[in-house]
Amino acid sequence: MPRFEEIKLAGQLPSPKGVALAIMNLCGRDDTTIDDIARLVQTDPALSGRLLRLANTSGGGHRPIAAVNEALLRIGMKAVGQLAMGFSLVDQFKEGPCKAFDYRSFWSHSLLMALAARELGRLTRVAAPEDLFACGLMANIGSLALATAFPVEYSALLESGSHDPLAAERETFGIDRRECTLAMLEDFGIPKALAEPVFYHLAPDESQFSDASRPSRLTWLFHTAHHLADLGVAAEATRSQLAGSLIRLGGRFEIDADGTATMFDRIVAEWDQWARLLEIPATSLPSFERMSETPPVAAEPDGAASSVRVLMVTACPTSVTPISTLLQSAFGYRTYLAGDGDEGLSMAVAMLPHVVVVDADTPSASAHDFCRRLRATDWGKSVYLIVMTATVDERNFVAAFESGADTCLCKSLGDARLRAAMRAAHRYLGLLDAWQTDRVQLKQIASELAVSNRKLEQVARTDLLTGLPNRRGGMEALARAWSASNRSGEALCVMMLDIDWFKRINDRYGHAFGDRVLEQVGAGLRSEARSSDTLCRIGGEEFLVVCSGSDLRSTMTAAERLRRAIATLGLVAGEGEQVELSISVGIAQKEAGTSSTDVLLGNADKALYAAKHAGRNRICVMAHGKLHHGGAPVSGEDLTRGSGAARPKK
Ligand SMILES: Nc1nc2c(ncn2[C@@H]2O[C@H](COP(=O)(O)OP(=O)(O)OP(=O)(O)O)[C@@H](O)[C@H]2O)c(=O)[nH]1
Repeated sequence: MPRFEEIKLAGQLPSPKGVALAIMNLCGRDDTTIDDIARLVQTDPALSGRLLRLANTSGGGHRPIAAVNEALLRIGMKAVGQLAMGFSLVDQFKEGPCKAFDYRSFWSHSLLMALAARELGRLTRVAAPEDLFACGLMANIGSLALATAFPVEYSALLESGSHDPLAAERETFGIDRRECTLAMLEDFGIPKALAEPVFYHLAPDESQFSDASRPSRLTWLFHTAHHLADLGVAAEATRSQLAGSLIRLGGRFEIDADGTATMFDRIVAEWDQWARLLEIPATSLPSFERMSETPPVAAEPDGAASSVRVLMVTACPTSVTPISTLLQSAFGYRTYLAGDGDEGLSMAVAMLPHVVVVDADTPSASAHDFCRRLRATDWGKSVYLIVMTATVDERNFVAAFESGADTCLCKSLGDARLRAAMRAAHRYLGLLDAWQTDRVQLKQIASELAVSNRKLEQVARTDLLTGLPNRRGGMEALARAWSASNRSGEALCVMMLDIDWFKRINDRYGHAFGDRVLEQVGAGLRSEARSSDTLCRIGGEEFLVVCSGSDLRSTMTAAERLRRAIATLGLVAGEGEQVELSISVGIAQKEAGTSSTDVLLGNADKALYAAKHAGRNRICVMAHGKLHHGGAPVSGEDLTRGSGAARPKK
């Protein structure tokens, strides 16, 4: 019997309980409806809240929802089962008997990974974001499983600090955390198409998935999400390195450095809120920009401790001992050793050195190849690259510079000359540091400017009194609705609304009260308007409603609802005086002969004028070139509603 089945049969694995288990079972049945699941979800207020939050932060500019069954529709039935299970595991396993296993940190990391996987899913559309959230939450569940099934042994194994923990797990338990995760995900009903990429996410290169295939993209997505979570929980000293590699991973998904920074900051903000919801810890982090800054270079080199990292690539460490000793003692640089070009490259990616010293003698072809490959990486472009050879003859000298070296030094150079040559490197590093600081500041300024520009654009389209789109915003909304209607052939109507006798209100109660009336009318209209309608204040006491996908009959019904809402608004002026309000409405629909938005608005305006002329507090329609008065909006015949004009009670 496979090892996983044995452990499972022993009943030692983490598994969902109660409502979550029932939901999972229900989700697995063919005849289950959303309402069945919604009823069950509603019996667990915490789960309801979490699913609503997930649905309301799913992106895509959806309107907010408050009903559980709508949330389930948005999330999808399958994902609901998996999420219920994930949340149930979080709730049950915040503590446990495995002493060396930090349960809370485990969930904190898993949650951050889940949010990162969801965000990457949104950006890449490689899979449904909510499915990715569930997979991210459980992508390392195998560790929890081992901690739960073998608390004492696993604790000892963790404390031993094995350099190959997976091999140690296989040796001790007959299964490692990755295999355990895969088996559990499949057991929980997560499809192979997602479970396998999760399995490979810690070592994507081990998978046999062909490049650019969906499984490969998913594997890299989980790998990137895991890396992002590592950065979120990393110690301060390693953040800059991890941030650098996250930027490189972002490049796989065509996300540039700025995009990575914005994405990270957004995910971390969500992490904080979700962590509170799940009662697990989240680290308070500085912005990604700050975390990715490289440590500054010391201004005074000699003898001072410095954060400059030097990578020395040589098969013969003794041949670079003089320069290594000088760099450490005189300049305070930290040196690291790589045995060949391949090791040098992977170390360079991980540690992001400031200076690289390459021994070109052993063997020279691979040394020059290493220099070229290093220069091809983002970080390698700005590294100070020193090539050292036993003899600096013309051939070695030219080859060194052709492969990208900044300088070529002889290994037997005396201490004084070496020191002088290194001053050039130090000066370069100082300039690079100053340039990077300027760059960070410029980026900061650019992003602040972009934010202010966006805010300004928003303000330019918004009426400050009511918070509704203004004329400019309204005309843009109408132009969009017009184009959409041209493309889809869907109906389009507009309503022009005007408050009746508004001048009298101003004259009698003052402009300040008039402003309050405008605010209240705006709010009243907004709460009564359909979510698909765009409501704007396009002039003093004039409003426009763009009704996309709405035919004349339903627009008239909606207009009547708005008219009634304002007629019953019941505003009270300063001395407790009741002020009656009413609006007149002109409706026009886009017809075969309506050649432009201007013509459509002109028709609605004519209808509004007619409504005013006919006595106000009513709805008139311009259709097929004719004005229609009289006839109830609901029946489609009597278009006129109400009587008399709204005005301050005399
Ligand atoms: N308080 C306030 N008044 C405004 C604002 N914008 C326009 N007005 C006033 O709105 C009034 C509009 O008056 P009119 O165009 O004569 O229309 P009315 O009195 O509503 O009469 P009818 O539209 O014919 O029913 C004017 O007195 C404007 O000064 C505003 O932002 N605040």
